[in-house]
Amino acid sequence: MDTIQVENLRKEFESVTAVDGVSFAVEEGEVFGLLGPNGAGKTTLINMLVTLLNPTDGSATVAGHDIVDERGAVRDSLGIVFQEPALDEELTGAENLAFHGRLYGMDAATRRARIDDVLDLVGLDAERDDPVSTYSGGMKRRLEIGRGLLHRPEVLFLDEPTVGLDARTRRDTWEYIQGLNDDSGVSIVLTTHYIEEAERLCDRVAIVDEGEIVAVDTPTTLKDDLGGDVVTMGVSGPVDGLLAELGDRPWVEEATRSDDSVRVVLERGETRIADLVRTADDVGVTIDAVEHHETSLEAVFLALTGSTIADAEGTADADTPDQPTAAASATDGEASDPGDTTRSEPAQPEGQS
Ligand SMILES: Nc1ncnc2c1ncn2[C@@H]1O[C@H](COP(=O)(O)OP(=O)(O)OP(=O)(O)O)[C@@H](O)[C@H]1O
Repeated sequence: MDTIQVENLRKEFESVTAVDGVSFAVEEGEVFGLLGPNGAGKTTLINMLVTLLNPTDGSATVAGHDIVDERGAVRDSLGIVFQEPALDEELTGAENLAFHGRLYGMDAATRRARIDDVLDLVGLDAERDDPVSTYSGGMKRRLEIGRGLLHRPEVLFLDEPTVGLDARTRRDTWEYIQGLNDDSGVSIVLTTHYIEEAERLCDRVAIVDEGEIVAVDTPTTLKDDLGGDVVTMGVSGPVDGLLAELGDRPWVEEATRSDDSVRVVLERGETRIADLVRTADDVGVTIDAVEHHETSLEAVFLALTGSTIADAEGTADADTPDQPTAAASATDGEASDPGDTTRSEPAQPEGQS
């Protein structure tokens, strides 16, 4: 069964169409990623699904409930972790959760039991009575994820879950989210502009560009559809002969010439370098340089949209996790949290494998 169904959803602000009629479904229990540059419309899309914004047009259901006509039921069925941290630093971890439980109208006994469960799940039981101001960036993020799970939602929304975290904490958080999905079966929808996050974490990825979804599939299928890796060779000699030879090889998808180089599309390019060199040698072509580019979601994004995520954002380092984007620096204090380097960061919740 689909946990989320979206039909032609659209959101217009005064002069901007932030979401331009998108349709997709999220299956029960999957980790579904919305991958695209800052400004692509991901947050607006999520905000409509969690009933914070009304769509201009189209429709969607979350856990079977309509996002406009059944807002209360939709809200009860989901948890959300916003891009900007929203914890009370003065309160302890347990107190933050208790506050949230009261907002959801849980009685004291239910609240206590759920808080114990959630702290155990996110591996923060030992720190439950410490003020959140002493937590590392990763611990805060785990507490926020735990808070999103307190009322046992069917689907958890994570808006840019690792923006502002250092590289190690980012990887730990991926493992943690993966473990949570494996163990609890909760469906997870996350937005990201990090290629590696989408590749490593998501069962399926929707590529979002300028308010539209341009492709939805597993990372593997998206990459396979592109045709394979690319090997570029700097060449001199009878290049037409080389192209003809390569065209006869069953393992070559495509071979094209551009000035003094030949571009070959093929699967598992790293296993074919020797064959390529031998083929060139056989026809008397000299190779003076070889570059191998593995297929990545970045290449898929480029092929589908005509620009890289970094270019679309107008930044050179949009996919360099160690260097938060301007938006990340502005909204997340965790990256520079000195606790990050001193507190331990278990990759998995306690008691989970
Ligand atoms: N309340 C608003 N009023 C007017 N324009 C808006 C509003 N919210 C978003 N936009 C515009 O809609 C477009 C999509 O923004 P959105 O925040 O959804 O993108 P995003 O992909 O989530 O990027 P980010 O991760 O930076 O938030 C942008 O052009 C943005 O400026």
